[in-house]
Amino acid sequence: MIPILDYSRFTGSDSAGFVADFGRACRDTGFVVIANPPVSSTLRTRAFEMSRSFFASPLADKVEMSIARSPHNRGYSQVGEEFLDEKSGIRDSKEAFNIGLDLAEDDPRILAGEPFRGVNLWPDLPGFRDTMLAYFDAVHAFGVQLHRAIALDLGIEEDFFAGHLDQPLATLRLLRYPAATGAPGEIGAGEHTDYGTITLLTTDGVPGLQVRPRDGAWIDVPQVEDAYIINIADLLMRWSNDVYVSTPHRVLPPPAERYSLAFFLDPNPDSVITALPGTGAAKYPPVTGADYLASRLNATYEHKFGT
Ligand SMILES: O=C(O)CCC(=O)C(=O)O
Ligand SMILES: [Fe+2]
Repeated sequence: MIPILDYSRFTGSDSAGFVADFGRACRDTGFVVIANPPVSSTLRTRAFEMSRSFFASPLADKVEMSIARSPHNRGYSQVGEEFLDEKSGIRDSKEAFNIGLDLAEDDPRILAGEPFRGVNLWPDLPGFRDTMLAYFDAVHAFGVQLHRAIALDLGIEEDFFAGHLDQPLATLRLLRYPAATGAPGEIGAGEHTDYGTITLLTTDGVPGLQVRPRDGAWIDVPQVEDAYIINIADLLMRWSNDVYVSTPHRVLPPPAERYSLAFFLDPNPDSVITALPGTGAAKYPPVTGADYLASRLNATYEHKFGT
């Protein structure tokens, strides 16, 4: 039900076939596994290693970079700080670290107080910053390429999305899930949909991620080595006037400690999201990228993000 597609088809001689299969998945479960991604496995491995060292550092060091002190959605979120399924009231067992578009302290957008524009917080770990910035750029570029496939599938200009994704509200999120303890009601990450356009996720191979198609039961996401799990998120569902589907998913308490790297691609803050050409009469009012993200993050955290 969740297709596995080979990215080399897109860059090679079967671009149209890839676009058709990818588009079908976007309309169907909204989840697809992509093998042979354009992100080097060396870089991916280094990012996992750095993530492990970060989470292994003392809690006191990690909470110094607490996301609760950041109005820009950057920094560390400790075990139990979030509930992705806010209705359940059950807190997620994961811990996380968020990295955004890297800006200098004196960037005019920061000085102007633009929403979500801030400096990243960096742990004192040799190589961490360089690795994460290289990884951010590689996955961002991959995400932009996938939006070319999306545009082709939707029959709009191939580079339609490029100008909406060049200074994005994207977040690279390092995630660590402790092994299941068996406590009642325990959950790694509660049932939710993602907020942005697409999410590009890669895991260390420990299972846990499940998807619930809107008309069905929970299914496990297939594990493919070195692959990326791509899913449609809510803002692209809205942008596509519900032609594409953002599907609920969750992470079960894993059988062993589990690491993943999620890249949430949200558009530029001032992008105005209205029904894409050819998708019929708009079902939703226009919204900016920044206002939409703020509304969603404020439901997940107890502290507030302003715009
Ligand atoms: O870690 C995973 O496998 C998925 C995480 C996820 O869905 C999220 O953070 O939005
Ligand atoms: Fe998610």
